[in-house]
Amino acid sequence: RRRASNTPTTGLAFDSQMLKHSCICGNNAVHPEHAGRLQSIWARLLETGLVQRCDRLRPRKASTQELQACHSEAHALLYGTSPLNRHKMDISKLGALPVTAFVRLPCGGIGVDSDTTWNEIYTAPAARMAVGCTVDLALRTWTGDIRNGFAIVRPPGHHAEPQQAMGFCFFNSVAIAARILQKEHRVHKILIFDWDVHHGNGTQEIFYDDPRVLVISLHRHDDGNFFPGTGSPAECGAGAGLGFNINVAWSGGLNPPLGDAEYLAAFRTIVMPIAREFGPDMVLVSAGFAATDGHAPPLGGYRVTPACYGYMTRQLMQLANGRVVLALEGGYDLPSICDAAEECVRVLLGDPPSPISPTELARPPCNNAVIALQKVIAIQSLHWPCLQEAAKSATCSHNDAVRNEKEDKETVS
Ligand SMILES: O=C(c1ccc(C(O)(O)C(F)(F)F)s1)N1CCn2c(-c3ccccc3)cnc2C1
Ligand SMILES: [Zn+2]
Repeated sequence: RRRASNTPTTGLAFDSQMLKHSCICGNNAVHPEHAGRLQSIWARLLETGLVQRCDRLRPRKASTQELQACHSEAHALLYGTSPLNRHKMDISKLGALPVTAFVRLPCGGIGVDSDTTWNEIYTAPAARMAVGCTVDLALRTWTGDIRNGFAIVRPPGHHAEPQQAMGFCFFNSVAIAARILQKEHRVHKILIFDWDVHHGNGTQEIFYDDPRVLVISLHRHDDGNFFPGTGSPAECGAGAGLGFNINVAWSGGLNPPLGDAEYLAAFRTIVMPIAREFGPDMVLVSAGFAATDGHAPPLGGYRVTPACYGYMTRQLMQLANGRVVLALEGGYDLPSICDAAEECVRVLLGDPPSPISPTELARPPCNNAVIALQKVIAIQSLHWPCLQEAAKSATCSHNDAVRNEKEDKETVS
C-alpha cells in the first residue's frame, strides 16, 4: 500500500557512494569501520520493508561551504577533495593544518592515523555524502517535510574536531547539521544526544561555549582509559556554554558490563529531566551502536539491547514535537547493529518499541553506574536543579522508579 504522499513520515538517507571509502589494503579484519556495516543495515531495512514505508531522501554531497560551518577551510579542502579535483583548490591554505601529510599504515594503507584510513579517490566524496545526507534530513525535519529521520551514513563524525580528523572521522556531520540549522533557520535550541559508546570529543569541542546547543553524551570512560579518553563529568562547558555540556561517563570497566538497566537509569535520572528543562526545538542523535552485545572490549564491551535503543528513541520523540534525526556513528557487530537500526526506524515510524526484558526492568543499576550517575548529578545540579529530584531514584530499578513515581503522584493528589 503506497503511503498517502501528503503525510510526513520518517526520512531515510543512504547512498552507495559511502560504501567506497575503504583502506587500500582491503583488509576488513584490521579496519572495523568498513562498508559492510552500512551495506548490512541497508539490506536489513530493505528486507524488512521499512525502506518502502519511509521517505527516501535524494542523497547529496555537502558543499565546502557547509563543511566550513564547523571545520576550517584547510581541513575542509584537505579531506573534502581528492587529487582528481584538487587542482581547483588553493594549496596555500593547507599550511595552516596540523596534519598535512598522511602516514603509511602497518597494513600497507595510507591514513591520518592507524584508525582513520584515507582512500585518495573515495574517502572525500563518501565523507561529503555523509554530511550532506545528515544535513538534508535535519533541514527537512525542521521544515516539516518529513516527520523525523535516520541517516545511514559512514564515515562517522563525532570524533572529528574543527581541524583534526581522528577515530575513523573526517567531518562532524551531526555538528555541521546543528550549525546549519542555527544559521539557515535560526533554530534557537538544539539538543545533540550522543549514545555511541565512545565519547564524541569533536561534538563537545565544537559546542563547548554555545548555550544554544545542549550536548549530552552517554559513554564508556573508565576515568579516561577508554577511547578517546575525553568526556569526564567535570567537562561542563565554558563561558556562556557552562552547564550545556553533560557527560555521563561510565567507569569501572566491565565489572559488570553495563546493560539496559544502567542506560534506563541514566535516561530517567539525567537525560530526560535535563532535556525537558532545556526544551529543545530540534533533537539530533549521534547514534552509534557499539554498546550492544557482540562488541569486543576495545570497541565496546557492554550489553545494551536493540530494544533499549528503541526505547531511548521513543523517549527523545517526546521532545521538540518529535523532530528527531538519528545519524549513524559507530557499531561494528553486524547482526546487532542491524537489529538496533531496525528497532530505531520502527520506533521513528510510530511502531510500538520492542519490550525491554523483564529482568532488566527489575534490575537496579550496578554500583559503578550509580556512582557515575551520582557524580554527574553532584556536578550538574548546580546548572540543572531538576536533577536534585531525580537523584533519589538513581539506585532504583526502572520498575521501582516508575512505581515510586506513581505513589508520589497519588499521595500528592
Ligand atoms: O575505539 C576506537 C574508535 C574509533 C572511532 C570509534 C567510534 O566512536 O565508534 C566511531 F567514531 F567510529 F563512531 S571507536 N579506536 C579506533 C579503533 N580501535 C581499535 C581497533 C580494534 C580493532 C581493529 C582496529 C582498531 C582498538 N581501539 C581502538 C581505538
Ligand atoms: Zn588498511
